[in-house]
Amino acid sequence: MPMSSVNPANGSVLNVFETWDRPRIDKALSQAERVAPAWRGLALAQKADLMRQAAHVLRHRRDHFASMITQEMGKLLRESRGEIDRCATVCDYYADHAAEFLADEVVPEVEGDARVVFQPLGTILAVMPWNFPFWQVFRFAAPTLLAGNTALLKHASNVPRCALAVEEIFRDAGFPAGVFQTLMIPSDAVSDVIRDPRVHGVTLTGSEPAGRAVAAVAGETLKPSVLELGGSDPFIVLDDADLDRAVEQAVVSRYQNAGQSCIAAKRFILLPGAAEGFMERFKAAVKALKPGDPTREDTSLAPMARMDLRDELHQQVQDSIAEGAVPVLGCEPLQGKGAWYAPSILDRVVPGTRAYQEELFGPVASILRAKDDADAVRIANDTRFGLGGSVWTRDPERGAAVARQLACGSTFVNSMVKSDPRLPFGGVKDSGYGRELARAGILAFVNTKTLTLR
Ligand SMILES: O=CCCCC(=O)O
Repeated sequence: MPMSSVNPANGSVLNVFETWDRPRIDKALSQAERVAPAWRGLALAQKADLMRQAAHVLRHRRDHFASMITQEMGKLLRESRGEIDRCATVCDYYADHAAEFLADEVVPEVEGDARVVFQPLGTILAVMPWNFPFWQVFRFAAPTLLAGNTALLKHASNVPRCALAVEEIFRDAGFPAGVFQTLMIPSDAVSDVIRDPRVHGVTLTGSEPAGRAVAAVAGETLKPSVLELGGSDPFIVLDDADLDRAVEQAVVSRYQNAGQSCIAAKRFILLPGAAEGFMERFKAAVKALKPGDPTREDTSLAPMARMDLRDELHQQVQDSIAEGAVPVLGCEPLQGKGAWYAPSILDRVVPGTRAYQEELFGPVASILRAKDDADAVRIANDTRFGLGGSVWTRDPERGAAVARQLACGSTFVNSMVKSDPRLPFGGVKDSGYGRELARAGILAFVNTKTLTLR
């Protein structure tokens, strides 16, 4: 099955790549195995210099990589530039902090010299999604490589140019050949790669079914895994919230990247004292979004990444309406050749509707009503997902009390959920397990080893 690069803004085919056969995959795995001892043995300071050089390559060729992202998966060019900047930042962050994160931990309570040391596991496979085709890879690669592992990337099939560009960045930065390799393989080849004895761990960001499939093979072969899956994050507006600020952030969180983010606010849970004011402002702001050419500065809503994803979203919306949800805005595909969907709001989303139960991965906001703080928490947690959640209130203590009760991996009071290299990132429940970023991210694929000397 070839991998096609298609511009979702207009449906034009940019490139078609042949996928690898078994001998080519085997060659890549052997190369990773061959280079691993030298990479592991290279001083951390030298590895960090190479990572800083990767940041430099990213910054130097920012516009080139940004326009590649926009062409291949549709996001607004300014968002693509921001994505490249974040990649450079995460490279620098781990270059600056890896030594401190990986330093031996002395355990003074134990007699003699007892310490915990952190050593690489070997070669780690990353199965990555198309929605942040550079960022998701760099936030895995920067810590994983600096921990002394080698890395393999199986990227989403609709972003092959980005996949190859990431490998090129590490090569151009001076990383030894084989330390980071992109595998041009289809999804059905992933299980065999995980099973291969030359692979020692796997991380996946993507859909729940893909996560379950990867976790099953990792479990069967007893290899560590990190899963970052879907989300249906609540955005809870308490009755004392600053509504102007809440709405401004609600629009960014739900509609940036055409709504295709695991940590986008998806369920807006409104308290009675906030509902009317929020809805009035929110409707106006969403109506003002301007779909159009993603390379233009005045466009504010991108196309979705693929036609099939757009059609799947529309089916969820139609089913939700048939089940009783109320369309307030949009809720239909837009005319044109690309994967366009109108900026949409669905109100009165109640249990039993698809919008209540499922993740809507596109520019559709679900509005839910709660009686009070406790009811908002109950509704927020009434989902199988548990990635992030935000709470909006002028009372920080009240906000923190609500946030502490949310069953998810990241909570924010008075700001939208976002990832930050300094903060651990990941979910609970069906949103996955394990953590990326911060110190937790670099410890995800190390052998935490006890060493005692007497
Ligand atoms: O789909 C997951 C998106 C994560 C986006 C981010 O880290 O900002």
